[in-house]
Amino acid sequence: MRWHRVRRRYIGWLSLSLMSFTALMLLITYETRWVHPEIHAYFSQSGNLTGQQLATRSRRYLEESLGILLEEGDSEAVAQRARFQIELGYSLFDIGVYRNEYACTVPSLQRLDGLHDTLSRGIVPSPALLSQDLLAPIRCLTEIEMDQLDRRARVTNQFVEETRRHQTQVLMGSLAIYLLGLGFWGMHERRRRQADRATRESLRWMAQALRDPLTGIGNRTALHDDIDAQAGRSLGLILIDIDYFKPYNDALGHPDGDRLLRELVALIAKALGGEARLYRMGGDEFAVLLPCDSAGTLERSCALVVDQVRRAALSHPDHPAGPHVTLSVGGVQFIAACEAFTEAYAAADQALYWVKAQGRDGWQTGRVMPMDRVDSP
Ligand SMILES: Nc1nc2c(ncn2[C@@H]2O[C@H](COP(=O)(O)OP(=O)(O)OP(=O)(O)O)[C@@H](O)[C@H]2O)c(=O)[nH]1
Repeated sequence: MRWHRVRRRYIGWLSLSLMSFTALMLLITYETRWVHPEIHAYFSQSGNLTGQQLATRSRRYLEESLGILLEEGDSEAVAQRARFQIELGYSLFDIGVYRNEYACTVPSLQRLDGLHDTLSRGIVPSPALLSQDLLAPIRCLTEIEMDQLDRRARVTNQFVEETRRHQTQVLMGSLAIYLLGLGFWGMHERRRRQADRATRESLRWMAQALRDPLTGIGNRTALHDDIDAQAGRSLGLILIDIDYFKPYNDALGHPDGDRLLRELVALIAKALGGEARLYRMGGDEFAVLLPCDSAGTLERSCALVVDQVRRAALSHPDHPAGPHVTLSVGGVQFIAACEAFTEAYAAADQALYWVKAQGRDGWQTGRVMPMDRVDSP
């Protein structure tokens, strides 16, 4: 459980995946860096005479001496030259490895010792004796050569086998690390997609929570959020209420009432342009928030809303004062901040109800305290 927490906190799927790929890179680097020196070390006997090469050279000296003795006759000089060749062959033959591992070595060396003594005295032995004293060591050296070659072949085969096994292990190891890395990456991608989906879902819910489903514009919560987001800016708040909407509903029915609500939203948005934001406060009351740096801007905006609806001449079958839909509008300019908004809202509301009281179909701006202007219909 604790490990689970530590893993989730410090080791994400992405970092596990990166660690796997890094391990893979290190393994590959290690292999390319070290395998070749290892191979080199394995066969690095070049430069030294191997067991087989010593035997070959020794045999050649002995064969040379045999040739001298058999072909160049019986003389002191011939004996000395042959003795010299035998000394050379002897020195390469008389090594510990041969003595210990090949039974024919010691008797062969003894024969060579005897032959060397004879030749030192200037005597060339008979061919029969020579064939015993020299051919036996030559045969022994040939056996040694053959055996050394076999050994070398065995060592080479063993090395090849080991290399193949090692390569298989490295290949399987790399594959496992690679698959592990892919698995971690897949988990990371899955988690990321889940998180993205959850974020999108929350955003959708949040957007829905801030929207009026009938008209598609923001609701009261959205208005508060937008004011928070624009804290410190000079804004205009306009409240709009449909005049005699209840009689409209009663005369035409709620579906037509809904249609009128949507139509009015479109008209107001068109009148105020892209910078204004519309909100439905509930029932037949709307609010508008717009950048506003002067009382003149606010007044122009209020007038635009009222005029746009007047010009649209939407039919109202039960309006006591005329045949068309009209609006009552109240506006206020304020510096956005939570506390200021409560006062601004109250002032705009007061201005709106002043218009209602004056007979509707008009606009009025207010200040946080006194009202300063009336536009009578
Ligand atoms: N069609 C429709 N009507 C609604 C909706 N919400 C509220 N209403 C109606 O809007 C009407 C609001 O009427 P009131 O606020 O009483 O006043 P009014 O008739 O507009 O009169 P004044 O505001 O005084 O001019 C009510 O009849 C509500 O039933 C809605 O979503 N759709």
